[in-house]
Amino acid sequence: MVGGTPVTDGERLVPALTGFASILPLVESSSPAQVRRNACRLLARTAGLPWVRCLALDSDGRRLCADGSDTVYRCDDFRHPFAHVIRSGTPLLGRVNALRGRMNHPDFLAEAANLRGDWDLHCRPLRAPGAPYDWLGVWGMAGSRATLAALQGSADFAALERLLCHLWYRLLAQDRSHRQDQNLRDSLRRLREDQRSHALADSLARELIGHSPAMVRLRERLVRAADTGLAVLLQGETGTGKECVARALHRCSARRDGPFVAINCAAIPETLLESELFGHVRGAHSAATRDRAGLLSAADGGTLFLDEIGDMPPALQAKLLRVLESGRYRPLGGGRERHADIRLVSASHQPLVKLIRERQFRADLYYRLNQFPLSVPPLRDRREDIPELAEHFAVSYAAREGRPTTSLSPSALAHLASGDFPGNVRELRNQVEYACAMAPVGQPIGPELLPQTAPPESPSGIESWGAAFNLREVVRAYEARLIREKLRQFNGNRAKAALSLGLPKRTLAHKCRQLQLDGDLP
Ligand SMILES: Nc1ncnc2c1ncn2[C@@H]1O[C@H](COP(=O)(O)OP(=O)(O)OP(=O)(O)O)[C@@H](O)[C@H]1O
Repeated sequence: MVGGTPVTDGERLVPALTGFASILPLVESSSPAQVRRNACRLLARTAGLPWVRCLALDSDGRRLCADGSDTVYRCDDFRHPFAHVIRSGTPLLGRVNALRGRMNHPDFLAEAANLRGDWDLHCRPLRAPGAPYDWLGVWGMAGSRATLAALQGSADFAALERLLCHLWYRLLAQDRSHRQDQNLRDSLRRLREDQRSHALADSLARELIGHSPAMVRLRERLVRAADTGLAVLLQGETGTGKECVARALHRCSARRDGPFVAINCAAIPETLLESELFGHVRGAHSAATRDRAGLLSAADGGTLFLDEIGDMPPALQAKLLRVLESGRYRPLGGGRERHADIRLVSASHQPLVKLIRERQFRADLYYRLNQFPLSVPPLRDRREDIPELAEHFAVSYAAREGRPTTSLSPSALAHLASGDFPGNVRELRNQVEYACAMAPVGQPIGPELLPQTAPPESPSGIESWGAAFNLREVVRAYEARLIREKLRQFNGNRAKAALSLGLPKRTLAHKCRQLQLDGDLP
């Protein structure tokens, strides 16, 4: 209803509104490029112009670009009319033929080749409303002289041009502000990620001790790796802390609430390793007296740490590769396939590349395991970490044993820092714990209590322990030392070491666990 009169045919009854429908697409344009395209179409259709173009000035104001084509006109290249218009800020009108003669820019000539020579070409600068020097671009139109002359004095044409500039400018501002918002959001996200990574790396420094550049870098890379689901391969000498790194990685990862399951492939007989990993059904082998889920199943939703992966038998390597590729496996003797969602972290103290060359390790498995390589540096390459590590071990020893903390004297720390630790951090830890056990309560540890200069092992030297004497500790340290020596003597063979010590094998294994000598096997 308009003025109480029913309107049945708007176009006929309200002729002044006839143009509005054709303006709608222009007004509804959602990007600067769309508004330019719609304005060109509208002008060409309503004015009957055969050729209309709109060029946009780029953000640094040096080039005019045509939508939907690669053509770029430099604003300081006066071989085309658009440079004259944008530089002078005034329109240009000329006969196509004449302009073709004066302007020889190849792209302009190519465009003008489609225009009739007796047409006029009219180019107008377009600027942001209310900003006399804020240029948006140039639009050009070609057609008969009469049509273009009529346009010049047309209030509708002037209105269309203003509308184009208004919409274009607003959409441009909107685009800019979206981009700024996006940039802000991106930098905030990056900042938060960086802060989180730094906070994580800092808190890691309380469990993965050491502030040497190598350790700082290792923690930073660990946090990065933890953020991904990639398989991590840890390479490093024995005792450098590979298992520590694997645990820390799990704790920093999204799977932290899931299980962390570790297995040492070298410590389990080849025949049992597959059963241990994949599980078995009753009767699958002589020891399988009942169904048993394997470690893959135990690690479902968490992290599986395969230590000494280089010792995995080749047949099992192929099966592991399949699990990694498909997430599926079959328990030993079982018909039904299972699925496990695990993140794999593996470690090796022997260079796997060498094993590949010797055909003992599958190259395809290596690449699958090594999606994120992390190398754990030997202690000799980060000696500056020794004092911090030593103090950490002294504190954790005291906490574990329920004793007051014994500090290490500066000369003991200096002595340790100059030491050669082929067994890396584990060897350092053993030395510090030995010294803690030997130290008189409440007195700092001097270098003489460290194992290299340790008291003689024969009862005749017992007096030199003096105030340090604490029977339980001394016996423990003595036992540890003796067992370590026997294991070394028999090249890690526990059966022979047990025989020579007059102990059952199981008792020796128990003592090794108690005295934390498990990792000391060569
Ligand atoms: N950066 C560290 N901070 C604190 N403790 C560490 C660090 N590195 C290693 N350790 C300690 O040293 C001992 C050996 O570490 P771990 O078992 O992780 O070494 P590994 O490289 O896995 O040894 P292996 O090659 O024999 O399996 C552990 O008691 C561990 O807690």
